[in-house]
Amino acid sequence: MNDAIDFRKLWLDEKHRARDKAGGKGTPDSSAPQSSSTPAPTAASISSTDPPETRVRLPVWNGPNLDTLVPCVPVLNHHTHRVPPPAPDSIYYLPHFLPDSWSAPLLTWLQALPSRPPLRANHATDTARQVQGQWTTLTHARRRVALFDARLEPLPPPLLAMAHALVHAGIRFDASHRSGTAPDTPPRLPNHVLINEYQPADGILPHTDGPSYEPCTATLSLGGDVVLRFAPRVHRKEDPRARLTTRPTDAHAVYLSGRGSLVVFRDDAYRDYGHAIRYTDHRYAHDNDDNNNNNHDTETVPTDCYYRADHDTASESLVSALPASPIVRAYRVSLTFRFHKDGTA
Ligand SMILES: O=C(O)CCC(=O)C(=O)O
Ligand SMILES: [Fe+2]
Repeated sequence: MNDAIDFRKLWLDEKHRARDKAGGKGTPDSSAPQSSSTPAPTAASISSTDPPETRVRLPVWNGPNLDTLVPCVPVLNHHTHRVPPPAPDSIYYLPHFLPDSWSAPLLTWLQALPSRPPLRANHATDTARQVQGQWTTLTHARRRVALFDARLEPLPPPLLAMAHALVHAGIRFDASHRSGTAPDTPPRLPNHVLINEYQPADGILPHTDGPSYEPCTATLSLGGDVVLRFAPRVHRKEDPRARLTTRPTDAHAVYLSGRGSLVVFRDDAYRDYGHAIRYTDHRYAHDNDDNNNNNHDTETVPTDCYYRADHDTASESLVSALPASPIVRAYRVSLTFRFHKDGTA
C-alpha cells in the first residue's frame, strides 16, 4: 500500500532532520529494518525522567526502527489520569500521549490523504467503502473527515501503530468490567478511526458516539488546543429518537492540548453525556451563549475547566492552574478510535 511507503519516507525525513538538528551523526539509514518486531529499548529511547513502569514503547509500523526518535507512550493510570469529580468517573486525560516526533509526520501523512467530493445531505448512497480513507467534506459542518474502518481494509500502518499504542497503554475498547473482576477477554484493537479536521473557529455540536460502538472513545489531538465539554443528556423517554439534548449548565469541561494529548471517555461518560467543542464564530449561536468575546478565533476557557500541564511524569499528579488567557484557536486534527460492535462487517 502506497500510504505506508510514503509515511516511511516522511518518517525517515523527520529522522534526518532530528539528527541534523541534534548535530549527531547517528546511524545510517540501513538502521530502518524491514522486520516487524519491536526493537529493544535503548538508552536513548528512555529518558531518566520516564519511569519505565508507567510507560511502554510505542509499536512500530511498516518495520522501521523508531528507537532514536520515539521513546514511549504513558500507560493509562486510572487514578492519576482520571478527570476528577464532579466530572463522571469515566473520563481520562493524558496531556502528552503522543511524542512530538510522531505528531508532525502523522499530521503530514493525514493531510496527504486523497479527497473525495463532499457528502450530500442524504448520503445513504455514499457507501462506507467509498469514503474509506479519504477526506470528505461534511457540508453542513464545513468540516473534513476521513474514516478508516478496519472491517473493510486493514488500518494503514501509522493508524495501526496508534491503535496498538492505545491498547499497550491499557485502554480497553469494551465496556468496563464490574469492579474487582479481572477482564476475561484479551484486549481488542479499535476497528474504527475517524479523523476530524477543524479550521480555527470550527467545533462539533453536542452528540454521543452512539450504540454501534463499544462504550469507549479515545481521541488524540494534534494542532490547536480546544475545550471539550461533557454535558449530561436529557433522556426523552417519550421519543428516544429525538435530537440529543443536554444540560449545558451542568457541563464538565476538559482542556485538550493539541500537542498529542489523549482523552478517553467510556461507560457513563460515553452513554449518559453528550460531548461537544464550541464553534467560536456565530454559526451555532445557541451553543455559544457564554462565549462573550467578539473575536472569532478565541475561546473563553471556563474557570472550572479541567486543565493539566503538558507533561506527564510519575510525580505529576498536580493539576496546574488554568492558563489565564482564552485559547487562541488554531487548525486542529483529531483522531478518534473506537470499536464497532459488529466486528465482522
Ligand atoms: O475532535 C474531537 O476531539 C471530537 C470528535 C468527536 O467527538 C467525534 O468524532 O465523535
Ligand atoms: Fe464524538
